[in-house]
Amino acid sequence: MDLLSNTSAPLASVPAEYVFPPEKRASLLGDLSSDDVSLPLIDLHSGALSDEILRRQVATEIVKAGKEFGFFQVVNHGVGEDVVRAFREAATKFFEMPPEDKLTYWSDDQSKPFRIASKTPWDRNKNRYWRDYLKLICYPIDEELVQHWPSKPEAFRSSLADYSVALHELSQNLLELIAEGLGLDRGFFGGDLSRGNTQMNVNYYPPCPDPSLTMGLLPHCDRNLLTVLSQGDVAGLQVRHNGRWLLVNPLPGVFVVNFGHQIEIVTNGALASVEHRVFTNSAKARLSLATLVHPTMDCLVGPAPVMVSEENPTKFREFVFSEFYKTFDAAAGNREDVLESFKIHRG
Ligand SMILES: O=C(O)CCC(=O)C(=O)O
Ligand SMILES: [Fe+2]
Repeated sequence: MDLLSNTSAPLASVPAEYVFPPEKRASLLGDLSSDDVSLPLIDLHSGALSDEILRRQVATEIVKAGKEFGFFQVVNHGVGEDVVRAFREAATKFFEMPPEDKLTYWSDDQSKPFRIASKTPWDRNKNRYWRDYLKLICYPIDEELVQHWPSKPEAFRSSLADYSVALHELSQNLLELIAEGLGLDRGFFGGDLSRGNTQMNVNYYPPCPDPSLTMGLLPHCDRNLLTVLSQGDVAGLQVRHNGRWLLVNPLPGVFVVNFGHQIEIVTNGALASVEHRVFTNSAKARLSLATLVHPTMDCLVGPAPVMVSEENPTKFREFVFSEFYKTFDAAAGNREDVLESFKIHRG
């Protein structure tokens, strides 16, 4: 069982398989500092979004930020602080359990509804990410699903269930606001486009003896529709912006939201999916929770006719989502390689 979190004492040096070639490392040179520019922070006014004027304002802000960055942050989002804290604590405890307690769940089989792993399908090129992760289905919840979740640590199942329900509500609200901001029906993303199993990546990046050699995650876009991330209070996430890397400064109590490939395709490029990556640090373990809203596997995805015009002709072909899902793995998550077979090329 090949997990970074299994070593009881911090490693003194970086094992060779984790050393990335220099051109792939997260050298901070040339990066945008958060003093230059930062991701817009949008106030969702909790329940107050029944006020139509306020609602329209927020929807417009979201789409403006989304068009500029592909990412934005939300506060006053209605998810209780205690709900976030409880699951973050349970997840941290899970990684800290002795190896024998994690062994039952250790698997590289992607079809499992709950597993812990460290390798990914795309690090066969030998450079391994400085990360362990849980990959799990978190919504919709039923008895059978809960049985797949670990019974230890004690609060894991209940805190995950609370977090999943709250995040489901938040992501549906966000999808409605995004649709409205684009001038579409509120329920535009509400059908099969967002009704697949919601997955979660619980990413655990242990302190690294030499962060200049390693990466937590290489640049990628997310394969799903919408991602809502709790990154906690340790920095690590960077977003590509105007050809440079923008640090997403951790802010207490916020969620970072980004568009997956499917939003880009359905909106025919109006809302682009933007590359992001994660760097490592030597001081503190970093835990991030990425909640990934997905289409159903048999959902037919393609640019919505209302998003296509003479000035913006169809950019992508139609496909069944399961095809995209597999292509993403085969292309190792690299944005251009993933999109290649879905783009319409015009001469
Ligand atoms: O750890 C992070 O901040 C980002 C995680 C991420 O990009 C992902 O799980 O797809
Ligand atoms: Fe991601």
